Amino acid sequence: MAGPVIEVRGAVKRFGTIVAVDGIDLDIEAGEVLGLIGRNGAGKSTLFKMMLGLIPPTAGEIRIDGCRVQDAAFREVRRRLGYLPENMALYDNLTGLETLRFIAALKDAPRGECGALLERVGLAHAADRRVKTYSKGMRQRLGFAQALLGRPLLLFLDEPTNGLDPEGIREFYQLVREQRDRGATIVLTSHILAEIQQRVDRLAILNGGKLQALGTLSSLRETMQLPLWFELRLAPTAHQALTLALAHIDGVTIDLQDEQASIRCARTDRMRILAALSGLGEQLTDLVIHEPSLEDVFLGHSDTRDAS
Ligand SMILES: Nc1ncnc2c1ncn2[C@@H]1O[C@H](COP(=O)(O)OP(=O)(O)OP(=O)(O)O)[C@@H](O)[C@H]1O
Repeated sequence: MAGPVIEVRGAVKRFGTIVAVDGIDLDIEAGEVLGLIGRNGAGKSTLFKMMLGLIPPTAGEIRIDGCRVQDAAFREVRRRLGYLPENMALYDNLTGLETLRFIAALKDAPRGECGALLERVGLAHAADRRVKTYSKGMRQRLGFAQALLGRPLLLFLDEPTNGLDPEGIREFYQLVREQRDRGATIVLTSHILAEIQQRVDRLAILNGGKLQALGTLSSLRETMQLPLWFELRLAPTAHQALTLALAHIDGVTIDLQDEQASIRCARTDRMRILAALSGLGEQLTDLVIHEPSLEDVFLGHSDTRDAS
């Protein structure tokens, strides 16, 4: 990675009395995929629009590739940005190919890319159909294709998998990887946490316009000290032995059911639990350790805020 390509310093955006973005500092490294998550109204789209120079910050500064988004010189940088808005407006009477050619002309991108991009997003068969006949997922694919016009340096994708079927979602993330491999930096939002948790390099959690947490999924798990969960299969006759084996470890909860047991414990006790379980020998027939999901991390942060 070659240093931050996006620098956000003290960014604030107010709409009248509403503070949509409330003092965000954020560096996004060149070539990384950053997932921006947060509840409805957390400020994700507003932050996107400020990073794209579409709306000016009320206070603070945002630089893309070293250039302030408010400066006249940013026009040139903007040509190298791709943006998929949350609700992309498309001209219903244009075909998919005409739509891309139209946007290519606006962006000064090579017209010759259009056919290949339609093919890449799985729309070659519908290139000459009017957009009004497209399904929701097809419109989303077309929106993604227009964001890729001109091989952008940076891609901002606001809820890009909205309306895509599971295969479409898999193909979409494959394309994201391809873009990253060619050196693009990607910032995307999603409400489907299970979907993005393994597919981004870092996550930024926004809450009430503030950046509440930033890091890899594992660093967020560490910081929050969320409990681990062991799932065991064991002989019913081993219930008592299991309870005894774990009795010396504080804060462990055990739920016993016939041939199954689940254990919740602090992350720091993981090895002590494993050592204690090894004493059960052949009475223990299977064991799975579950890490907290991004949803657990996200809800943990929301709970922290709700409690404050
Ligand atoms: N143009 C605007 N005028 C007034 N308020 C606005 C405007 N745009 C956004 N807001 C407000 O700013 C806050 C943040 O909105 P934003 O769209 O950035 O949230 P979001 O995180 O993208 O939400 P969602 O997940 O629902 O898309 C909300 O309270 C919203 O009502």
